[in-house]
Amino acid sequence: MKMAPQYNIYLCGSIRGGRQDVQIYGKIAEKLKEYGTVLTPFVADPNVRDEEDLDDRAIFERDNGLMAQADVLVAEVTVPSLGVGMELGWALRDKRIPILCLYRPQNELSALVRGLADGNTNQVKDYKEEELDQIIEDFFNILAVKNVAESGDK
Ligand SMILES: O=c1[nH]c(=O)n([C@H]2C[C@H](O)[C@@H](COP(=O)(O)O)O2)cc1CO
Repeated sequence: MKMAPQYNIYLCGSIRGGRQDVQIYGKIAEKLKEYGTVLTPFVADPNVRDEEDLDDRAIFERDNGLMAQADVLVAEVTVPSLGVGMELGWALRDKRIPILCLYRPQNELSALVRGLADGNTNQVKDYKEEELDQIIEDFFNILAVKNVAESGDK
């Protein structure tokens, strides 16, 4: 039997932007573990309010290093966060990996985030909490189909 691909997944969520959604980041992280390794588990850790044991340069370098290993990025973007915005830029322009942004509609999402959806493997999904699992499953199914298609071309 063919094994489902296992991905290195870079999960993004607000830290200094506010930790009010940390429980949801936890639910997302749990679901993502079905598809591989979450490179940034601290994002979903309710005990982490700020990584006070690391200075900002160390966090920046560590996260850049993790991004270099990432196959896919999943960002919860409901709580606005400059750091998450940076990470989206790295993934989009430097690393060029598939991106799934998850947003629970409240105010208006930034056009630069909403607009990264390309009708292909970069997606921005408005969701309610009960839809989370299905949206994540659909996203990884699309990636799996693409991987099959790409290996079929070789
Ligand atoms: O302590 C940290 N550790 C860390 O890895 N980050 C990264 C991961 C998160 O996806 C993102 C959150 O950025 P912000 O703190 O601006 O909300 O930045 C951000 C901080 C704090 O800025």
